[in-house]
Amino acid sequence: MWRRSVSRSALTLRQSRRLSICASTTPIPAPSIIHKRGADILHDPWFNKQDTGFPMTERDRLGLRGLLPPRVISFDQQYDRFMESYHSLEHNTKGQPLSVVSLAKWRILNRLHDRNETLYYRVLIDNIKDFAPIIYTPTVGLVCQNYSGLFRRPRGMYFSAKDKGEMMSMIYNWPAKQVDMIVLTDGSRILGLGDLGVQGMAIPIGKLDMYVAAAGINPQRILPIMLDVGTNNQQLLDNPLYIGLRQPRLEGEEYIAVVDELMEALHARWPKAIVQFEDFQFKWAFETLERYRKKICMFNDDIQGTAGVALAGLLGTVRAQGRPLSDFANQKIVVVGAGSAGLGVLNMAYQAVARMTGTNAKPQFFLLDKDGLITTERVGIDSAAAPFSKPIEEVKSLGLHEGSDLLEVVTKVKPHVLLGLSGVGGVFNEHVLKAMRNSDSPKPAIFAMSNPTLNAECTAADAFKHAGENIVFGSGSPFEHVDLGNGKVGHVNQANNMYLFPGIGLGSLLSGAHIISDGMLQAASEWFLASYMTEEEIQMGRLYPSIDSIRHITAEVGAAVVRAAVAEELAEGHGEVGPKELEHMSKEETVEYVTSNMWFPIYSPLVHEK
Ligand SMILES: NC(=O)c1ccc[n+]([C@@H]2O[C@H](COP(=O)([O-])OP(=O)(O)OC[C@H]3O[C@@H](n4cnc5c(N)ncnc54)[C@H](O)[C@@H]3O)[C@@H](O)[C@H]2O)c1
Ligand SMILES: O=C(O)C[C@H](O)C(=O)O
Ligand SMILES: [Mg+2]
Repeated sequence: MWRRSVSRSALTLRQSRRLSICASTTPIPAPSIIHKRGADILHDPWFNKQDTGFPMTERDRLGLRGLLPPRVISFDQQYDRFMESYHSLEHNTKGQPLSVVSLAKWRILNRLHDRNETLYYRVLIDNIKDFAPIIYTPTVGLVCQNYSGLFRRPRGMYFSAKDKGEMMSMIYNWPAKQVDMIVLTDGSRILGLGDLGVQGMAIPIGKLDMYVAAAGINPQRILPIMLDVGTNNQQLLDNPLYIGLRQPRLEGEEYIAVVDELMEALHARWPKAIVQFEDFQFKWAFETLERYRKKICMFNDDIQGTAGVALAGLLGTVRAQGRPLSDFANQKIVVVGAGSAGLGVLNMAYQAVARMTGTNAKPQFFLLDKDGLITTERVGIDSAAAPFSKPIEEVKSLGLHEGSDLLEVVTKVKPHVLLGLSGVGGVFNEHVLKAMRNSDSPKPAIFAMSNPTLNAECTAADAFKHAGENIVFGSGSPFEHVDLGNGKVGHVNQANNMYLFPGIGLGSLLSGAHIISDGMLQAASEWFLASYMTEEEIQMGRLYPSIDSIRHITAEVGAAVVRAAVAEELAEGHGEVGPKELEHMSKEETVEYVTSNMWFPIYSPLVHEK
């Protein structure tokens, strides 16, 4: 079952795999670097070959004889054995609550991750569609909520407020010499689940697993980091088994001083590593982005990665209506949620409209937060949201007012698109969805982008049921496609930043740019993702490619980022490929260059063959 059928995406993956295998010569440990022997090798998930996979020559020369049963089991047999256990677990847990089943699946994958990285990443890559919901959204949310109880072995690095003044030396405790990709969180806004303190660590781990699976970043060069500055979550503070600092979050200068120290330490040891900020609460997300983005190669995934994916989806809905892309400026879009993600989308969409129309024309966005419609009359508005407040005269002319609620707004505005990034499950209720039936668009779009599943603004089934069968639907967490009867299917798009962040990271790394510019981010979204789907697919409501082809997508996104860096004269090259060579690469050659730098999991010889 788990062997993929030969589809378009599978073929592309295989083609890229051939390239990757050739390219995987870099990460293969040269025989001379294996200094370990005997049981130490068996306990190292990087070198371990699931024990029984060590050939006789390696058993002889690495002191493994007698430590293993005699039979040598091939990689393929080990792969099949794991998948069989996985499927029997699926079978045995049938009928149990979803959370129990999901956590059981996460555990079996996590145990493999801890034992044997090669096999783990291979099963992940080959079965990405089934396993992404386990190691990433939505199950990763459940894992974070239970992390103190699930914690068995450390992974990544933990820095805390107590480490102030020590970080520069602590950074050298990390065993790998080279680090390419870092994902950092302070656990303050984990998906739509709020402040989970140190337990948010599962998010950087899951994001980096996606980096390995989608972008082929070598897992020996990834680094998940938790910066524990305390938590304001009383339940965690009261839990004697909570594994983080039991103190309120640092604020103000104290907070920023700790983040500064960590960023300096990271930059000092790995100046070329890309740092992805993930799941920082609103009050620090924009501030840290502005603080560091001109100094180091970093981005905020929730603000910038999300914006690119949402923009590609919004442009896709323009195409789905049979309108030219320039019509984007005329789309009425209601955005629910004025936080990091919502404002990130608005920023990028405004830039896109300005480019398309060549004017300062503002797109027709209506922004709501927990207090309703945001207008120029809003008191105490955050400076990041202020540029997107609606002029009160315009609002009044529509029969609306400051703070109008969502139902009123949808009823009066009749938007083409309703986009949720509020973190509030069910806020697109039956009335709101029914009001979307009167949309001015023949094919209205509904994006319930909040994660995890229970925090989605609506379910896919409810969207098609209440808003009508002709809608285009996207959600941050995966939902099953909806059976509309009579052989018709309501297509569910997964509008998740996973389509972009791996390519943004990989492209930035391979370009050697020292910062990540707006142009590089725009390229990832508009040059590739928004134009990837065919007209026919778009007409069927398919806005994004299948996650099965995530490596191919990431190669293209990465190449778009590299080319944008070259165009902006930011590219300084990577490894042996200098800026001039990057400059002379055609589009296809750039995709090839990116693909050939992707790591692929295979057992490598640990000793020289005589
Ligand atoms: N699909 C994706 O790729 C993706 C990417 C990033 C974030 N997200 C999701 O988006 C959600 C928000 O993330 P964020 O970083 O912007 O959070 P945030 O805390 O910065 O912002 C949340 C916003 O929602 C508003 N809000 C709260 N209750 C509301 C209500 N009842 N009606 C309208 N607005 C309401 C708040 O006022 C705030 O403006 C999270 O659930 C997160 O998982 C999804
Ligand atoms: O983690 C995800 O699935 C997407 C996004 O980064 C989020 O915070 O919800
Ligand atoms: Mg996030």
